[in-house]
Amino acid sequence: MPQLAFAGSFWESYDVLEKPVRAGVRKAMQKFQQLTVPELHADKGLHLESVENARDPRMRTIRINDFWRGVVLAPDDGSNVFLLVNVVPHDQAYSWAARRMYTTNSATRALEVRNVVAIEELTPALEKAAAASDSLLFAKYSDTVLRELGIDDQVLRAVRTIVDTTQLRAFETLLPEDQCEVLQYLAEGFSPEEVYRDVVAERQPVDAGPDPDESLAVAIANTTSRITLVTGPDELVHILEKPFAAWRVFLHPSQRRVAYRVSYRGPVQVTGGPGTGKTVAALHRVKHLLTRSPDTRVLLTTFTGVLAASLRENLSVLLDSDASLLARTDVTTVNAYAHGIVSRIDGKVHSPLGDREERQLWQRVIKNLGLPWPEQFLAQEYRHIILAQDLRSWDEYRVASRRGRGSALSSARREQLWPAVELFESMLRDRKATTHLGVCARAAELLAASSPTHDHVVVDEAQDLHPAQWRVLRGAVSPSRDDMFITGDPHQRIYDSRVSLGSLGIAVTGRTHRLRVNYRSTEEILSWATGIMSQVSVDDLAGDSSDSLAGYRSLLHGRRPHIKGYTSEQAEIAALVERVQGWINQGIRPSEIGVCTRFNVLLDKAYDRLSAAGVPAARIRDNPGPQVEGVRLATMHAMKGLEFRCVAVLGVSAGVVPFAREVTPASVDALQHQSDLLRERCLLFVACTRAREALAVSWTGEPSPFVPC
Ligand SMILES: Nc1ncnc2c1ncn2[C@@H]1O[C@H](COP(=O)(O)OP(=O)(O)OP(=O)(O)O)[C@@H](O)[C@H]1O
Repeated sequence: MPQLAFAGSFWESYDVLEKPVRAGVRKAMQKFQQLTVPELHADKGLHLESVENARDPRMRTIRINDFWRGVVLAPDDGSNVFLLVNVVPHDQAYSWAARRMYTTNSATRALEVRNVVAIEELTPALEKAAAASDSLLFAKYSDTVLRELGIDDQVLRAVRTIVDTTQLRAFETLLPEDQCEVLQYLAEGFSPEEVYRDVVAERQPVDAGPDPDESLAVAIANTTSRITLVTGPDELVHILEKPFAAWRVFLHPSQRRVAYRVSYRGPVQVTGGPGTGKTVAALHRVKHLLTRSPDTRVLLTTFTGVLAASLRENLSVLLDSDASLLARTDVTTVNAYAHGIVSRIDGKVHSPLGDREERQLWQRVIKNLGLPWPEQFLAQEYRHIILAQDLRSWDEYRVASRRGRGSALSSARREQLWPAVELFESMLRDRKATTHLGVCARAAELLAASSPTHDHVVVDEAQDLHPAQWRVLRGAVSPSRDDMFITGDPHQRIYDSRVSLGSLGIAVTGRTHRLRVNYRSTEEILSWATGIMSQVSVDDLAGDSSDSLAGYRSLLHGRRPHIKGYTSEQAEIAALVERVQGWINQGIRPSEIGVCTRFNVLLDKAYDRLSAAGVPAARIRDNPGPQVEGVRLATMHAMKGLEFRCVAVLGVSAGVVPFAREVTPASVDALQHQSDLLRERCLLFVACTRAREALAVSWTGEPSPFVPC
């Protein structure tokens, strides 16, 4: 009997097919499990036929229905694995298949595909252009070095024409996958030794013999990062019926390396731009930790309740709903975990104030004591100095470092300020209230005096955690091997938390890793969005130096973002409604569309206008489950960690982003002014990087100064 395997390219096409077409695919695939090879060839319904003028003689098409064809790579070497590589409309199927060629990479031994015809057509003209060029991107690498990294003759000839990274990008969709990745790493400045270690050796099978020309079945088995092999009929039904979560199976080597490393000596940090699969890496790490030892308990945290719910769901998918593994994991936010600790040990927790109430309380403190500062200044001093350093007395505050604050405070001023803190805290006590960070401070204190609750902590969205929250996490687990696995992106810091992880007993030095390949957005969306951050420097997660997005890229391509200003808010919202309707008419489900604004006022107007136009809409804050149909609406803050096929970011106007009231005047505190501006910039970056295929950014009047020209 033949065996069946699916290439990654198949899932990309299958995932967007209509239901009846999917049913057709399932029916056709079942035949590969029920019939012998001669019966397959004879089957009238399947119509397995070779492709005229195909460059790869193993290319076949199969009939799915009148309009759709499957493209299959059929073994011609006596092996028995058929590889389903694509599902394409009838007219395109033959030309798609004719131009592609599958080969085995001489170094990684994995099966790769190239658009052989396009490379052949382009190379001679590019060779001419390259002859006239002063510098070539890969000139410093000899043919021998490149061949050792798996570059073959045809690709080598093309490589010798590449003048810069823009040209390399244009080649990306044509080149064989592993070879393309090797070139991308070299182009980013990695040495051939590093590329060998990180890309080639990672993929090469341990028992690879000297002859790379093995059977198609062996090459398929070697390609675990891109191909799934189906072992039986039950598995076929299982994988074709539920939405295929590619991240469960195919990890990029850089993700696999960090997630499945047997053990780390201490805390480890994984950073990377939006959509680089940090959450995916965190989930796989949880799986590794749970399966490595039968008794371990893991705490997995993220920033919001909505994200925690989604992590819980995805973890269950990854662990195949294994109740015994899931029972050993707690998935929650740091605040909720801290709340649980305080309520368990103290027996009660005061309720935390919201931001507005906290501000009002500071205003009262200022009035009562006749202080010379605005409430924003006091709230920030409390957050960034007093709670961050866990200062409990005047003696501690008197000598505390105020590094990072841009306004000097004389001893006399500090002496004037401390009673404000005491009054604020006593007002909280009188109201039987507290702050979220106050709950964390108490939980950290309780944990320090009792035993840790978990064996491992995995932290996602780490960039926004405050030192008080880090202390809670530090207390949840003993300092030991594999104690903390931390993922985050400093470019997405939207709550202005500043930390020095080392000073909190979380030393990641020597254990930091970076992910660079974006799996979410197209390169067009990504390069526009990274323009938002191009002029600024961002502190890294640990607070030791700066972070950068160097080498951050996507392998997906699509349309450029739609960026446009309007003369009135009404016109801007009318254009939004039209755009959303356009997306829906193209077959995108309303729940795959995200609309976001800086504030709720504009969001409410968008909601009303969408509803009036008959477009279903749902607010993220109401936590609509996946079954609720409707365009998702959220403020920019609530977009954190989410993703949508299409995203419209509305109201990106001067005066709104950055929002003046949220930005400390430079005259009050110059450093705080800068970091408030950076926070607002990051917020726009977060909003725009939620888009997978389409992004529309609009404003009324003047655009925000953060919109790249
Ligand atoms: N190896 C992979 N194969 C296929 N898809 C992947 C892979 N890794 C991640 N993805 C997909 O890419 C998208 C982004 O992944 P993820 O949410 O983990 O990124 P992130 O770095 O945490 O993003 P952000 O920082 O923006 O929240 C998700 O749709 C995820 O399923």
